[in-house]
Amino acid sequence: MTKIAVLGGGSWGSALANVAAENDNDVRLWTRTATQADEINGQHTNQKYLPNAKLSDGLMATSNLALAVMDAEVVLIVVPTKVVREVASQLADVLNKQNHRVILAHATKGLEQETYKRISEMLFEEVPEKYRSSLAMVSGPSHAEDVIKHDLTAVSIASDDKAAAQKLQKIFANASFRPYTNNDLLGSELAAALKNIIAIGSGALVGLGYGANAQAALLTRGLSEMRALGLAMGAQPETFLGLAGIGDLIVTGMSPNSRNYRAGQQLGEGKNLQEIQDQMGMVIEGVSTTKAVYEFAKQNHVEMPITEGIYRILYQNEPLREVIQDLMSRPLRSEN
Ligand SMILES: NC(=O)c1ccc[n+]([C@@H]2O[C@H](COP(=O)([O-])OP(=O)(O)OC[C@H]3O[C@@H](n4cnc5c(N)ncnc54)[C@H](O)[C@@H]3O)[C@@H](O)[C@H]2O)c1
Ligand SMILES: O=P(O)(O)OC[C@H](O)CO
Repeated sequence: MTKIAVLGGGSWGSALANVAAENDNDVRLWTRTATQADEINGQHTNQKYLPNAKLSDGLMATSNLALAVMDAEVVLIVVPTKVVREVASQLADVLNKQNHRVILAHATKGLEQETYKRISEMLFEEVPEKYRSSLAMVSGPSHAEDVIKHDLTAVSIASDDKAAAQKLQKIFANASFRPYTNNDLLGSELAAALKNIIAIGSGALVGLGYGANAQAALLTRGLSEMRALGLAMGAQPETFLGLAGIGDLIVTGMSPNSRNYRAGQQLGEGKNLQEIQDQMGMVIEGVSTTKAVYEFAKQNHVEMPITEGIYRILYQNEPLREVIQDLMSRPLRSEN
């Protein structure tokens, strides 16, 4: 049994905390509000983020960060990218006061705006080394809505520290949830962020009425684009063929449980982006990641035509069919 604090009571933080609690770990879930913690402790539900799901009786929630983190061996951050720095900085204050060192993991899929930093780079900067023994990421094809129903799921746990990755593997492994370890944190973080851009495109194709040929073409060429950027930044090529790469691209680009796919589908059906974001009620990471990756690719002269197309749709209000036509009429080329 491991003592673990999960920071973030949204859909994924709650689902992961629930897996760990069902595995008889000592889990504290840090929520933003006391009302949410009371609901989880009293009713064993989190209706806003996981409607109709029954959470483990053993899962304890608190809105008190110091209490959540107290004596934890592992801290897992599962908040949207845009608040990672803020939450990590609050965590650093608490670890400092408690003079406490933890394995620091996250399950957040995005890149910081303006700096284009990965999540672990932000954690590295915000949480001094004396308070963290290692950094890890839980990634892979895993929608909270399926995990909470005990649908079969395999995830990846990436870390340079094999022992830390194996510790996380043990915390979460059970008959319906199977974690694999890997040692490519950089590649896993990039793949996790990039697949959301392609998933928006895949949903948009479905919303426009295109079929499986179109989706397969987009996902395959999207993977090629993800891999090219990843390799340029030092990722391992195999990561893009693993759970954090193609695995997550398949689920996010095909499943109606994906927020990114659903946002794309609604764009394809003619809805406006602001309206989609307002109504989703949960983070659609691919929207801001598209902007970060588009800018980063431009600055570094990396060709990313699909990302550029999604950027034109999201940020320049260009008609979807025009963008598709441009992609289909690019100069003919070899696949390799
Ligand atoms: N939902 C999934 O199935 C899933 C699966 C894998 C990875 N992820 C990733 O996990 C991350 C979180 O996604 P989610 O779906 O759980 O998001 P969500 O929108 O469901 O929940 C976000 C949570 O963060 C909390 N939060 C927001 N601002 C905060 C702040 N300043 N301080 C403390 N808490 C704050 C909210 O209260 C909420 O509980 C994202 O990067 C997402 O890509 C999600
Ligand atoms: O619902 P999405 O689109 O944020 O995707 C969630 C996960 O990343 C799927 O693995």
